[in-house]
Amino acid sequence: MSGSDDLFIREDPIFVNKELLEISHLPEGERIVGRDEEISQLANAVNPAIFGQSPSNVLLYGKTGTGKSLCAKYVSRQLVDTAAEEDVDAAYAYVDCAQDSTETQSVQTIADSVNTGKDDIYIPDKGISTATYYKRLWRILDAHYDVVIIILDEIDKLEDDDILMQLSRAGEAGKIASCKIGVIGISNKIKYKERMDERIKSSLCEREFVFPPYDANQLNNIMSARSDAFRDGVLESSVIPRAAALAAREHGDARKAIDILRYAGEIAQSSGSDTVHEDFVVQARERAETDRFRELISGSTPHSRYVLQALTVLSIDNKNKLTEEVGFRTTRIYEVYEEICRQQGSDPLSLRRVRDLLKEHAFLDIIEQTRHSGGSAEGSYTEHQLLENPDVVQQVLEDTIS
Ligand SMILES: Nc1ncnc2c1ncn2[C@@H]1O[C@H](COP(=O)(O)OP(=O)(O)OP(=O)(O)O)[C@@H](O)[C@H]1O
Repeated sequence: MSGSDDLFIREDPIFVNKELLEISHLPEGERIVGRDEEISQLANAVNPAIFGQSPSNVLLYGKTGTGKSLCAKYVSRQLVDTAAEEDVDAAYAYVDCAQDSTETQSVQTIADSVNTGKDDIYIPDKGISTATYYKRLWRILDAHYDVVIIILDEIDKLEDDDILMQLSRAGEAGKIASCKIGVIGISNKIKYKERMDERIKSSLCEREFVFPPYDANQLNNIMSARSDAFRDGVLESSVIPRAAALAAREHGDARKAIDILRYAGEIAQSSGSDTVHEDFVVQARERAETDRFRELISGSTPHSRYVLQALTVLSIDNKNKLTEEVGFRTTRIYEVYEEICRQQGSDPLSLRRVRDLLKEHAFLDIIEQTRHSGGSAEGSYTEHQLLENPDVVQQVLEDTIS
């Protein structure tokens, strides 16, 4: 065998700064494209924090990959810096509620991330009660900060509203003396707010902003602002426009666009190509599509999955029929859904809730809904259709059973 010199490639031939394309990467302000208005609205809502006063609580809505988390983190980070110039001690904590879905986990994450380590307050991973975590959190906040912003991403994944109640009432209830708390909730569930307790709603939803999807042009700019992830001359000029066009086709999801670009580079790497060319983009898109879909499905509630499974069963049966039906009516999906619930030993939700769950799937571009006016005899009705290949959906549903 030849010496170790030949065994490894010492320089990555494609990427020079790949972390720019990692989803966890928080880009600098100049790389955030097309969100000036959302950023300034959000900054305006939390502005009082700069003077150590209570910021407004905000709820951000929008489809996946529309920059909600990015803008929330960016504005919070800027706020901490600007407040420091005004001699105000500010901090922000970020909680991914899909991971920290219980009250204990989320309060632990908040306390841990604002803990300065300066005094002897210890935030263990586990082993103390929820009430003790709160007590330590309030002590840290009062000892070190004038104001803190708490970002609750995927807020709809919280198991209950207890932490929201605690955070929104901490001041009034006398739990904290001086530190002000602002909450930025983020969700891609259009119906989330309706489920909230009225008292929490009125306190947490002082301001609401909807993030619209990006168009192909904006996606193009978002990717171009990160093209220095690649070595000079490696990225062929048609790659970004093609990736932008593909990602914009369903809805403008920046995460998917960036994933496509990264995967296209990885495909170039593994196939030994010196350049990233357009053909790789199509393969990369398939991978990004399945990834996104898997992520969306794995995070959804059991009944949301049963509803999708019902539509998938109908769609698979349909493929074997001579004349294929284009879509399925809500009542038909509901019948299959009830059967699935029976098999799972679970009580079915009402038809109205199932209709809402179908709407959520449509909002996330998993299914498509078409409204028909059935004429005077029938009245109007909605048909639902899967946007993914039903076999792929079936596979993902099986793979992601928790
Ligand atoms: N305007 C933008 N400019 C640059 N990069 C962006 C922009 N919007 C989103 N991105 C990038 O796209 C990815 C997804 O964005 P982000 O996580 O903020 O979306 P989101 O709306 O919070 O989606 P989800 O609901 O799925 O969490 C991130 O890597 C982010 O850096």
